[in-house]
Amino acid sequence: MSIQASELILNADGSIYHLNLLPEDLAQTVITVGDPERVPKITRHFSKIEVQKHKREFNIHTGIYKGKRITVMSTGMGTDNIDIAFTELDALVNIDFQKRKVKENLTSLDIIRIGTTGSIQEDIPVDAFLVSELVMGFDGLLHFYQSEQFLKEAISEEFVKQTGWSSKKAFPYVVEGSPELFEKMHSEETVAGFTATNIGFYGPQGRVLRLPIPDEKMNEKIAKFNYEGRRITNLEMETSGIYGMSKLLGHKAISMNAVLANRATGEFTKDPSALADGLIEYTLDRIVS
Ligand SMILES: O=P(O)(O)O[C@H]1O[C@H](CO)[C@@H](O)[C@H]1O
Ligand SMILES: O=c1cc[nH]c(=O)[nH]1
Repeated sequence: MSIQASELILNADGSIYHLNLLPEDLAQTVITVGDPERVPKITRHFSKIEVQKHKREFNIHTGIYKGKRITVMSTGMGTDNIDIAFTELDALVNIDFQKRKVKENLTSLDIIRIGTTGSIQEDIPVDAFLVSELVMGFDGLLHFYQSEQFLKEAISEEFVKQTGWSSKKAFPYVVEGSPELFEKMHSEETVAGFTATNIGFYGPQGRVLRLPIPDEKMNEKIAKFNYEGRRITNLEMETSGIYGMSKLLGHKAISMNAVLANRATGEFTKDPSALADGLIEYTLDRIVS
């Protein structure tokens, strides 16, 4: 049976609904970022840009960096966007748009996020580069898919117990990044981390400006959580969706994080732009090394 028009939605030019891309527009190595303005900051290092498309929060360039074809795309903020972006990225390589059928031979993409984050451990300072080995998602996205087979349930159970996690919130889910990409991207210039992804920047990450939150000690409890010597290192808003959707769809993913803020000490980097540029250069070099 072919996939119906209401499920696989194509634009008049044959491109996929939200990303606006045609299958030939996409490279097999994809860099994702949250901020649409970070895309040209990456592709200014390219020798050639072949494709440029922009719809909603999805700003997308495909081009060549040191002989390698790479697509760079923004996803906007949050795992709700990741659901759309990753489903459509996968459709571009693994669904035949003419026949509206899943291809027999599937393609696996290499996907590298270059993002920003807040550390919750005092000893992971601002301006560090952190590679997420594992992620815990507080966003609930993976519970909408058949994901039980690879979620690390024992870690989630222990986290709920140690932190007294409210049952009114989504049950946390734990997913591993690609070990192969982790090896490629991790070095003595980076810290290996266990990232937590949340559904917002303020209350959900324990920030209080005017609105009180139910548990002001939440970040401290998350930071103290210990599972066989592993601790949660940092908070951001996309990695759980990226790791989860990649596992489900058969792609390899890794998340690179520039530590902008240290929530334990209250510090914020003096130069966010230089920090992001540094992580971009580091990541591009590792991709082609
Ligand atoms: O810098 P990006 O990639 O957007 O990532 C982080 O910054 C945003 C919040 O300021 C969230 O998207 C968070 O995950
Ligand atoms: O504290 C931070 C910094 C960047 N991005 C986040 O989501 N949180």
